[in-house]
Amino acid sequence: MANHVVDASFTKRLPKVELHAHLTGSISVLTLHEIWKTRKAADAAFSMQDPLVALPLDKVSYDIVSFFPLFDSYIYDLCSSLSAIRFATEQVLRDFQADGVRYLELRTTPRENTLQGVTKELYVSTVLDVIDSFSHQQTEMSTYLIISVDRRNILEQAMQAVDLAIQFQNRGVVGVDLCGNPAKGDVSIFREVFDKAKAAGLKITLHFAEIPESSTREELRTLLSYEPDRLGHVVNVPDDIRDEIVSRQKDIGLELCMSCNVHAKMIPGSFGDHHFGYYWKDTQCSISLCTDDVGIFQSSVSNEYLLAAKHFGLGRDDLAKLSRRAVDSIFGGEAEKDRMRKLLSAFEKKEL
Ligand SMILES: CNc1ncnc2c1ncn2[C@@H]1O[C@H](COP(=O)(O)O)[C@@H](O)[C@H]1O
Repeated sequence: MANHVVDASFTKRLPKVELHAHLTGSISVLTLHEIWKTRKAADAAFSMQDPLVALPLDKVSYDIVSFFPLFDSYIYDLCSSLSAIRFATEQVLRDFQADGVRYLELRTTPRENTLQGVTKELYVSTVLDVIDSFSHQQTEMSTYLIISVDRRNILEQAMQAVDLAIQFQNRGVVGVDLCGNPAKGDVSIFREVFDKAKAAGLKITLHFAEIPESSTREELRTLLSYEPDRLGHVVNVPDDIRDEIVSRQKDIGLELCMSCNVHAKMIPGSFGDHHFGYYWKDTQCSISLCTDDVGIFQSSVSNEYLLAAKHFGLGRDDLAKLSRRAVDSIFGGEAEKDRMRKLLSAFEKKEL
């Protein structure tokens, strides 16, 4: 059976982990449209563009310049109320579960909206309430939260994000991320922020070498000195730094986002040129295939596995191995690793 063809149904059934999913970027256009309809029905003067027009379903090619403003100038405004945040989070969880994700680490940047009475603390606790309630409704998928620091943050804002992560650690926050527009900010100001997170027992994941401007040796060495547990994207990595990451493969997992990197033209060429091929074939690094922003790039986790099969020749047994390799670097602890490995063993017994 090992040579059976890989199709979308197989990659959907495969139990998978998703470790790099930005909450707001994971909201589907249809969910955004529902939020827009509710607001429109409540207020005739509501003038925001319909998401079906602003984010056409057949458009996935946002370059790195047009991508970040989608959040600041549109999606955040649309999803500003607590009810919209609740609804969107629940739909995102449902979408991942329906795609066969059995362990999810969602990440989000604490944000506030004075007009709506939403503080950063209330935002995070609301997202955690939804995760909690979803975990009580079903047992298939476990979900944890990572709190994102935005590269544009000043030290005080970044520290506030980490303090929130620590405050909510007992409610399922497992780590801290550094994300945001890679053309902005100075990452060297965040040392004490990540030191504090580490000292509190939180794991660290960093967006790494997304664009040439954020891939100077100085920046990459600074980021590695924060002792990250995982790195996201790892696109423009010079050979010596790549070798260093590979030599630390027991300690550093890689979150690879193929569709995002191809559609946003972060790599030259297309899927077959993606560095996934190198890390899969030539290293033993823990690799997870991730969606980054499935709402924008419209490629689910199961589709990322399908793309790996199509462009790198992975068979059914390889895809199960790949899913196992991702489990090694989850932040949720040994019991969750055991649970995922058991799910994969049962799946392999039945399907391979
Ligand atoms: C190319 N990929 C990426 N690189 C860097 N940061 C990204 C990203 N995709 C998303 N974000 C970050 O996540 C926020 C949206 O989700 P949350 O409001 O936090 O849930 C964006 O504003 C951006 O800061």
